Amino acid sequence: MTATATFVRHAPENADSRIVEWVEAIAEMTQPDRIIWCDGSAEERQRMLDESVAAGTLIKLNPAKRPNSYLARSNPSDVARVEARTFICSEDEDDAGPTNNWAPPAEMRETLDALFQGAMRGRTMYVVPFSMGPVGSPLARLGVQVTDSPYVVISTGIMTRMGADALAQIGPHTEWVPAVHSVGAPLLPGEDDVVWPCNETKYIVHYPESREIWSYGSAYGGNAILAKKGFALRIASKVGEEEGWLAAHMLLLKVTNPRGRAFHVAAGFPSACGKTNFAMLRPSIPGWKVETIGDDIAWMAQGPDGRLRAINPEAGFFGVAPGTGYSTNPTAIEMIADDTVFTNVALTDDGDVWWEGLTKEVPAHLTDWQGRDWTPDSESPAAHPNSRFTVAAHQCHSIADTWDDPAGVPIDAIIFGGRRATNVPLVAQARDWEHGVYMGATLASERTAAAEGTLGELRRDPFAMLPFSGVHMADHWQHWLNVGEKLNQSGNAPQIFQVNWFRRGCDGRFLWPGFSENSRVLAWITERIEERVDAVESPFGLVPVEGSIDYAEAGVSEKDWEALFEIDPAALSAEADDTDVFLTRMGPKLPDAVVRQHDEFRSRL
Ligand SMILES: Nc1nc2c(ncn2[C@@H]2O[C@H](COP(=O)(O)OP(=O)(O)OP(=O)(O)O)[C@@H](O)[C@H]2O)c(=O)[nH]1
Ligand SMILES: O=C([O-])CC(=O)C(=O)O
Ligand SMILES: [Mn+2]
Repeated sequence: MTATATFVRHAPENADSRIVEWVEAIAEMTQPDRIIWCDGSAEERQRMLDESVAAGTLIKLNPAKRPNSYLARSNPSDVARVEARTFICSEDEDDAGPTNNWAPPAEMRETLDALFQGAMRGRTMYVVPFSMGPVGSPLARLGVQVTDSPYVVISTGIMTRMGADALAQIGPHTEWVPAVHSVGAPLLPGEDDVVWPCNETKYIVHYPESREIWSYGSAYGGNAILAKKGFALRIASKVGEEEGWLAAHMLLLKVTNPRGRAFHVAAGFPSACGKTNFAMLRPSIPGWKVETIGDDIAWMAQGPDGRLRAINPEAGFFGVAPGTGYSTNPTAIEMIADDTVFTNVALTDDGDVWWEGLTKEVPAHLTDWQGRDWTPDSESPAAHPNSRFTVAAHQCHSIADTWDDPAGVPIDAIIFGGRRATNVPLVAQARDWEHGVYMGATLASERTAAAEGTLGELRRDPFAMLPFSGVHMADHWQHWLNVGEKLNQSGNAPQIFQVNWFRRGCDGRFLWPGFSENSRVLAWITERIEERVDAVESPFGLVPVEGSIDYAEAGVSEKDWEALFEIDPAALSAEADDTDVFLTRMGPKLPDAVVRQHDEFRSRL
């Protein structure tokens, strides 16, 4: 791929000298053939798309079917986040905690130094400045990523406010996060490139104290778009802990009831557990309206008005494709009708995309995500289970007009949820903030395709942050307790709830229809906030009284409804034992409040 002369080859005049020096130092180390500073313009974006098509990294989809849209097929070894290769290299191991991989920073720097030497030979190094949050918002933060992957530049251009405006925000005293990324595949002179360069050796490394990110060997999603999980969650959770705000793996939505009252909700579900779908919910109940603010990450701080205010630091969606169809998420289907980059989905014979769950009828022939012929008789799915679409937030028809309000939106409710076949009820309300923190701390979920590992296995995923906390997990809980205490002092703490759309009957089917019917649960949550409905005690918290959720309208039988809230004391007691083991792993940092809540949970069984 050759750069055209119009690319910015030298640092823009207004670039802060610290950035210029850093870029020069990284170039010295990685030895790229050329350096290009990205300005985030439409022309630049189109040029990079065209070059990626010429290089074979992107396939242009049929413009009559899917205008301005592209398909990327990754290397089959580079399809999801690599948690085993993700490190939090704090100075003190105890600051990374028992749930993170840790290595001494000095040792890790040596390892990475060796890997990054000459890593960009034969390639272009792009300098990608970005703002997380609306440019200039008091809640926004800045970063600069260098990368040798045009796919990562294009993705970052969709997912963040990328380019000249962000760069212009960085003055001599502005904090910014440096992020270095290489696919780890230098080219010899004259050597042909592959479609998806990457390396078997992978490192996704964070230095929380110096707020640096280094990523090597992968070009996929959260491994490589460092503004997202690396910055907006792992580094931000450390910064937030020091400065008193929260970085959360949460969607943000606005829900308006038939009487016109609006509520803002933040909901934390683990990866591939329904955030995008819930954020774009189309209520099945008449008169209710849901609008989208974010689908993956929320930054929340107490505002000047005393309330917890949240922004979506991102500017786009990197959404799971499989399971996304008109019947489940029509808003997403309309959103990705054009101007979308797809990764690892199947290609139809007429140049469009397809994945399991897009349509009921399955095409007779496809090209699968690895470029192989595929028919319904094929043994493997046509689209990779973690295949995704990347699309700008403004393409979403349900986006709220306040989605990029620099002041953020005031949060009324916080929800935790996981994929639980058993034990956890459809919905429960926490008794208070402390109980809500316990709900978040004990969140568990069945493993999905969003990260490498055995599908379906139950794992603890506290606050849906297991793979994303840049701090000791118990410190993260204590930080939530501290923030809640402050909010409580002024009577501004949001109510906390727990949901589970994924409980199954003995026959294995989902007991709750989910998707648009989740609006019934959301409506109940707002009615609890308004104190319009009663609730009854259960070991999990307050659950709906008979008649406050119209499950029959959702097509759920009375028997299934009861099963959705069934308490099996033996199973819950076994789970509580498992929670003991998990909490004990936290060591001396485990907050007393969490222990107290766990004892109370046991005593209610
Ligand atoms: N049964 C059921 N499946 C759901 C529901 N909501 C979402 N899903 C499915 O869960 C999968 C992941 O959903 P997403 O909304 O993309 O998950 P996410 O939490 O945004 O995921 P990340 O982007 O990985 O953080 C998709 O296949 C959805 O179709 C629901 O209410 N019920
Ligand atoms: O980070 C990614 O690759 C995608 C994502 O949102 C997640 O896994 O939670
Ligand atoms: Mn996510």
